[in-house]
Amino acid sequence: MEKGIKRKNSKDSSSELDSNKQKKSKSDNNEETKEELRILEFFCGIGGMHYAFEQSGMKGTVVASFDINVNTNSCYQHNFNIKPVTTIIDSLKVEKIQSYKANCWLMSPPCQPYTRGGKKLDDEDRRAAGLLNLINILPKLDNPPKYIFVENVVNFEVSRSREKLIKQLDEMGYEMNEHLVTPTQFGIPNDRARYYLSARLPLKEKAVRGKYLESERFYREPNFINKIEESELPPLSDYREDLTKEEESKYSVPDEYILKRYKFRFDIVKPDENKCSCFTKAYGSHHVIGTGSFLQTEKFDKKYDFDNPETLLDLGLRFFSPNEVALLHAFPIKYEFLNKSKDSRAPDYSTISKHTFSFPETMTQIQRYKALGNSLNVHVVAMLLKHVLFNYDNKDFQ
Ligand SMILES: C[S@@+](CC[C@H](N)C(=O)[O-])C[C@H]1O[C@@H](n2cnc3c(N)ncnc32)[C@H](O)[C@@H]1O
Repeated sequence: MEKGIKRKNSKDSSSELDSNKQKKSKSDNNEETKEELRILEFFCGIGGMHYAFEQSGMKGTVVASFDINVNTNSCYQHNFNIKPVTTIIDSLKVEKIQSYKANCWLMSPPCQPYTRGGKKLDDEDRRAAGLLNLINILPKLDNPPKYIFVENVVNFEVSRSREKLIKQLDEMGYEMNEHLVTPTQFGIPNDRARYYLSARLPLKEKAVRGKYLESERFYREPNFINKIEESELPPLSDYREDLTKEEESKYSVPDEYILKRYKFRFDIVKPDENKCSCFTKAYGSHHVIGTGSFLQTEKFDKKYDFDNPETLLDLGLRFFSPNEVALLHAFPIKYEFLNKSKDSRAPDYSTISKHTFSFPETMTQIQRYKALGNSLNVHVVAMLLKHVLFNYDNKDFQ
């Protein structure tokens, strides 16, 4: 029998988790569900959208996933036993997409064309070509997907690419919702503000084209979440992997990274704090500024000074391990990675996912951090899928 850690419910996410467990078995057996979802997952990476769909409690199948990266594709295959189609999405053709008979598209296109601090070439960046190709394909399909979900970085909401996407969807009669939210609003002690679009084809008589473009539509706080104060979030120690001192040293931040960054501040968090910053794809490398928080493991009372970086050297600074980042991103990691001895409020997502998550041994540490930095918060997406895209509580869509 699989052993689990005992976990207290954290206010928001765990109660959702419990209701999801019930919904999961309900939806697995729910013969009343009117339509079987057939999903295409574009830019699938390590499968954040796939896990989110599983955690949303809806019934359906990911019929194909697409990504160009062989490392993340091997991780995806390792966990789901499905090999993503290794292809450039820019060159996918209508016929190919049509052959899957899908009614739902989930996607997180590359964020580099829109990232703050980047060149912001937007639709002129070659990395936007995949998304633009999918936008062009949409109106050419005999049966366009009934549901579309898009995740991207903050700033996408002011991009020309978004404008093109919204215009196309509006012309085709999609009903849309956009949100800018972060996992801390969902009870998870990690900041990762992101843009989300939920679009679905309404019943024909409900479609009012052009209405969305003219209306005030932006980024309302989702009405299904309760306001949570930062102090109510579980401490980071609840997300800590059960590591020996020796194992922990694998993640130590090298002294030269700290000293090199003379006078620059990076984010240091203690285990009893309730928030860490967004992990990017450069986390774990020598790029230490703005790529994610470091965990302090010693000398908690010591006063340190960024102007004297030597004072930082004995704080036992380490990177969050890949498994810890995965858990903060709500991936359903296996029990054996977690600290079983404590009463953690970190939800056990493996109980509501059909598939668990682990890295294949062949993936290097840097590749793991990169894949996680590119991925998404599974719980946030699951909740938006459930409450907004599929409007699970609305009987029309059950
Ligand atoms: C923002 S990440 C999405 C990650 C994913 N949601 C996850 O959970 O891991 C973008 C992904 O798109 C892939 N990608 C970027 N451009 C692509 C293209 N033109 N064709 C296919 N895949 C592409 C990258 O390899 C990367 O895995």
